[in-house]
Amino acid sequence: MKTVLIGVGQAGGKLATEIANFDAEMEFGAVTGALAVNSAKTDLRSLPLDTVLIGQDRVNGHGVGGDNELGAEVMQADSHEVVEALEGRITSEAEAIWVAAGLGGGTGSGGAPVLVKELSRIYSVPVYALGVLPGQGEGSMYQVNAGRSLKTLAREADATLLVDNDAWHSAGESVEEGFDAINKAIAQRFGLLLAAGEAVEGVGESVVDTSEVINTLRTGGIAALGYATAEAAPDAEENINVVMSTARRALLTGTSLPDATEAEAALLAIAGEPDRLSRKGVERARSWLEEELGCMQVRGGDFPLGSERVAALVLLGGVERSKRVEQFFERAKAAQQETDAIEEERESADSLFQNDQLDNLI
Ligand SMILES: Nc1nc2c(ncn2[C@@H]2O[C@H](COP(=O)(O)OP(=O)(O)OP(=O)(O)O)[C@@H](O)[C@H]2O)c(=O)[nH]1
Repeated sequence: MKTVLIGVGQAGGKLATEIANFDAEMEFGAVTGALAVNSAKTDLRSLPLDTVLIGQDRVNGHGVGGDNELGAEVMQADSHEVVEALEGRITSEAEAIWVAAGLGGGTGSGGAPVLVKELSRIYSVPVYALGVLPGQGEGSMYQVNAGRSLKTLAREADATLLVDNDAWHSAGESVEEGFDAINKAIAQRFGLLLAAGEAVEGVGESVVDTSEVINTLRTGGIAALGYATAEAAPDAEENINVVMSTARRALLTGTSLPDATEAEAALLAIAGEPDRLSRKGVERARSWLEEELGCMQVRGGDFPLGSERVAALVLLGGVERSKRVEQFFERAKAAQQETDAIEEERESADSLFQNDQLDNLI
């Protein structure tokens, strides 16, 4: 999928960089342009991408400090600058625009939905979002911000691929310590998804095509991505079970949104050296996915890659009714109630001190 990537906010910029780097290192050529947008000058300085600073008149390059309403406002005011910077990048070969952001902060959380809406108005290619959900251990503000942002994104974007920050970090490291590792994991998996369908010489009927990725995302709403790899034998015949078990792991333990096992559509891409890819294995895994997801729309195919291992990539479309998404919205709602209660308490304390009778006492 020939893609123009836009990272909004700190996490968005770092992710856009990692994904563009991965695509370049692998020589896939799926990322045709990348841009980072932020209201914080220092976060942009370290990135090797073209950048756009927004909200300078409001926050003077210092970021919006987690205020996602302000993030939305500064994007609204300055989105024309982003559109200007994109000029000439959305060429006729572009098949999609992806806007990446951490949904728990301010600039990305508030700005990404506004930008997605604006770009959808202007361009005819699909505009997707890659959104990072805060981990469970992150504070209330992050959960509230992400809840609000996700609701709008899911409505405005052609689809929103979610990565839970708790999903792909290694045991023992905190989410913050693990950001670099998580970003690398996201870049590799998401980068492979963009490249699936970009393949290559000698394309056979069984090879995954970009249109299948787009059709799987056509259900709209929220999407998730699963991934697993395994050693493979040189002979495809010996890899029927390898393909099957790798696909199972990709869905059951390797998704970006753990436990998202109800989907409206899915795509299974099995990557590896063509000689090692078992067609029978791919077909069996596809049938298993249909049953497991309770969904008749499961596409499947090969993704030829020069690797002796096989990898299974499972894209799930329309997962918004799955337990994990419901749990997240409950978490965001509880955090909102907590925040409202604190606010009320503060207001009643303020009104106590503004009481005229108190003035008379002094
Ligand atoms: N996966 C991942 N998540 C990150 C990273 N940096 C921050 N986050 C998450 O993103 C959210 C915060 O978003 P940021 O991108 O830091 O904030 P911002 O959009 O720049 O907004 P402001 O700093 O408020 O202007 C939190 O939920 C963090 O857990 C990162 O490098 N990788």
